[in-house]
Amino acid sequence: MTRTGNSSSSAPKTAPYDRIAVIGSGAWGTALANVAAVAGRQVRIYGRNRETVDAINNVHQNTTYLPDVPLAPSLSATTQMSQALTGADAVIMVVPSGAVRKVAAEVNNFIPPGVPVAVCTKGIEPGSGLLMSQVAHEELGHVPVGTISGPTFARETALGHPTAATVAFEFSHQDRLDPYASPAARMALSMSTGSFKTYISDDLIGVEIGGAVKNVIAIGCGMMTGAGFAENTRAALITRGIYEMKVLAEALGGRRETVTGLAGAGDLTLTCSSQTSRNMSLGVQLGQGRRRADCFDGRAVVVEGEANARSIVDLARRVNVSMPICETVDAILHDGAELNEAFAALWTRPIEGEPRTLDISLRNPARPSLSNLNGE
Ligand SMILES: NC(=O)C1=CN([C@@H]2O[C@H](COP(=O)(O)OP(=O)(O)OC[C@H]3O[C@@H](n4cnc5c(N)ncnc54)[C@H](OP(=O)(O)O)[C@@H]3O)[C@@H](O)[C@H]2O)C=CC1
Ligand SMILES: O=C(CO)COP(=O)(O)O
Repeated sequence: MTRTGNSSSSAPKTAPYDRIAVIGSGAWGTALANVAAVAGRQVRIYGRNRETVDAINNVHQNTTYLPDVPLAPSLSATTQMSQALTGADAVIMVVPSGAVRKVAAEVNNFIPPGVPVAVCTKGIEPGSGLLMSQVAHEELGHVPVGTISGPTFARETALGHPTAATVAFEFSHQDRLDPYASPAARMALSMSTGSFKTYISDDLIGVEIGGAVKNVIAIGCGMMTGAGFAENTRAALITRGIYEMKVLAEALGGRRETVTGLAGAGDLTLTCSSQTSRNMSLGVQLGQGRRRADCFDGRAVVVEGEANARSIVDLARRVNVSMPICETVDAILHDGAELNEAFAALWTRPIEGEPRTLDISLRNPARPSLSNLNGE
């Protein structure tokens, strides 16, 4: 697609969605709702927490998840899902991955036919190995399901810091004939503001794999940072993490190049660079030797990469793909592997070609030990 649409009478037309329902009143749901409201949409948030909903309506703030961030006064919220969905012409769903199936089934009771749903949760369902859009699709039937994903901390987005994200939906035959009228194009236009820059993708698998895998790699980066390793190590994990995203995306029918975009390399870079990320932060705390129960001072915090380390490793095995960083993080989180030993084993894996077209594998003669790298 090279033309941008709408600038002259002969240009292709893309109509934004006017009324958007946002399901989920957490940090990211509220930030996306605010973007849509700033873009001029009528937006209603559904949240199950009365206090949060009242604060959005009465003081234009989400005091629970985004304190001190002023929200668009036009934004309204309700504790009734049916109210949020009535009359909506697009839906944005943002709940943690463990709740997507249940919430999508509830949404299915009220959603008008054919209304597109962007599921902005990052993860893979345990057991089924399904992407979040696929889980939602199973519950919602024949509505277009996609996502909005990228390097997007909720607070920065809601404050209006320049942010970019990819809107991805699979393209139907009709969408290919007229991409300007596709749900991806309409959603991208609906969410565009002077500070929120959108891109359009038809590779939903590639985009969602980027978002899910980056959380696991970020936990790994955090672990190594917390354990005292330095910048070289982090850069290596980021780069090889992108490789792991690529092979999994491709094995599932996605495209390798999608992973080098905002929702893959972009989000991975953000998440592995800052302890604003809950995934990175969990890794740092564990790397410093904190017990899991004491992390985040014992508060329940959404850390998608934690459960997803296991579901991603399971999925990778099912499609015969090797993801050594994710496997290492999973072994530390869920199998009691000792952190330094597990990373030492990762670092002394066989020597391989970096372009994978160079089909070579040499036994690494080094003994697994990272103590000299750890300044000890
Ligand atoms: N925060 C961020 O910067 C970004 C987050 N994301 C993704 O968005 C998803 C949500 O994260 P985020 O918004 O940050 O999480 P938060 O912890 O901020 O909010 C989670 C929200 O989900 C609600 N919720 C949980 N379970 C249910 C349920 N069964 N029914 C209805 N609502 C439910 C919670 O309600 P309650 O308050 O009542 O518990 C809460 O409002 C994750 O997959 C995350 O990876 C993606 C990009 C950026
Ligand atoms: O996905 C995110 C930014 O794009 C948020 O990352 P965390 O869930 O690790 O906080």
